[in-house]
Amino acid sequence: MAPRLGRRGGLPGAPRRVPCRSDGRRRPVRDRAESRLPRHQRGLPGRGYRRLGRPGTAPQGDQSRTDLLVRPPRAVLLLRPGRAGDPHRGHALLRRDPLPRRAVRAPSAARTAGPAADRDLAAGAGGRRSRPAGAPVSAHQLSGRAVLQTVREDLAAYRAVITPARLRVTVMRFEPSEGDPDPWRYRMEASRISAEQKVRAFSHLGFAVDHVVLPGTVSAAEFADRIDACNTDEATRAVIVQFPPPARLVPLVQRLDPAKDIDGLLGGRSLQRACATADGISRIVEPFAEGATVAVVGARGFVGSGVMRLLADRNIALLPLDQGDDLRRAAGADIVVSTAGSAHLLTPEHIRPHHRVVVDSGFSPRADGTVAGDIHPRAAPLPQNITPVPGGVGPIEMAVLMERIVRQVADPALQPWTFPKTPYLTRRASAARMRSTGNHTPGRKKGPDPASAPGPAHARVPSDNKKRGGPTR
Ligand SMILES: Nc1nc2c(c(=O)[nH]1)NC(CN(C=O)c1ccc(C(=O)N[C@@H](CCC(=O)O)C(=O)O)cc1)CN2
Repeated sequence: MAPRLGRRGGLPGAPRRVPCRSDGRRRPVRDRAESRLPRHQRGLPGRGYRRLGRPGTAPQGDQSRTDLLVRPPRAVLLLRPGRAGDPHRGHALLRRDPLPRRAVRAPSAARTAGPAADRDLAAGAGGRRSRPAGAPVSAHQLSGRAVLQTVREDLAAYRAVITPARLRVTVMRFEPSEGDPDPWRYRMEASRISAEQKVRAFSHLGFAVDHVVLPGTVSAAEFADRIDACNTDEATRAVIVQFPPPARLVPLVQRLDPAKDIDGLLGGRSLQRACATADGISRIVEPFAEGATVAVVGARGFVGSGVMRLLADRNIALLPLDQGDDLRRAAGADIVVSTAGSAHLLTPEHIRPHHRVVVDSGFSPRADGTVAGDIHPRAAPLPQNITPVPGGVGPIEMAVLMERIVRQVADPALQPWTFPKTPYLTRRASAARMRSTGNHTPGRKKGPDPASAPGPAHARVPSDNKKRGGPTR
């Protein structure tokens, strides 16, 4: 018999807490540096890691949880080489937060050093190339793909309860129509790519995914009927309407049942505090945010306003920048988040070596088949840490959606995954380092400062900052 499922409640028999590898095997020791590290840093159970039980044995004090284990940290530690003053030098590339709150592995792309790794990074660790060949790559790349991979592994155990329950998720998107202008076509292409990632993410968890592709000319009545049908279908537990829909259909998105709105599309009516992208961005920022001011470019947009809300919840100082503001103010912040969706908007005039992290949530497909982020390729090497495009925020968004849906249908107690702590320099330390090395970029060879190369004069947030917030055509 298929497990019973409460509409929003937990699933009887669902794994509680964090799912774990069932084979209980130890991780191989990967290198000599690692073998000198304490047990807990080598992925071995040790002090601070409470073993609740072994697969197949009931943990003490709770005979019902037969398959539970607070999984020992799986981190393999490699020590990062680097020049004197490089904030990442000698730091663990891979680490696991020992707290029960889940922390995921640090960037996979950074595990291997050398030209091949640089090539991968320049290509966003695979897939479309977003950076010109030969461009310097020296900011530490924060890989969203590594995070997603870990979250996929961790949540895979829930398939065992989701698949037999025959649950469904709907992802709805729109096709461009004949005569649509190129910018709209590109946005529909981005929406397609993101929809396909969602289909993969939910399928991995055992959901049947209805990927509904509607013509841009679809009538309001048909779109409304589609949403109503999802609302009334008991098996459909989540519905995502890919943004942007054609402008005339935007108000109809509000018909969506708030209980099925896992992406926070309903604004104030949503049960989610913010959309999945904003949630993911705030998780990336958090480990860097102590005492920091965060510039949010596109702060009034759909994603940007969500980022503002989530960071304000954590009492993080914010510098909102939007249409008409002087973007050069971003240079004064400690962290920059760009949600503008405007290709190569932020240049070396805005992105500086003291920036602890730059989060680029732009994803602009271009005619040559590449994808551009909001950060100009000349600015990308400058900060201490940066999320690549592709391979950064996109996969993080999927990792958030996966967590949300599992919490909604199977395990309300599921703990949020956290972004791994990554070393950074404060502004003061960064300035001192630059004085002592004459270097403007961590790990970068002495040479011409990309920041001094001419860039577009005095960029402002463009007035078409409508990404997911104000779909128009
Ligand atoms: N309702 C929603 N609509 C849209 C969302 C959303 O989260 N909810 N996101 C976008 C943003 N977007 C482009 O505009 C976008 C988001 C994510 C990805 C993505 O997953 N990219 C992968 C690329 C994988 C590949 O190359 O095949 C990555 O960055 O690694 C793409 C686009 C649109 N609408």
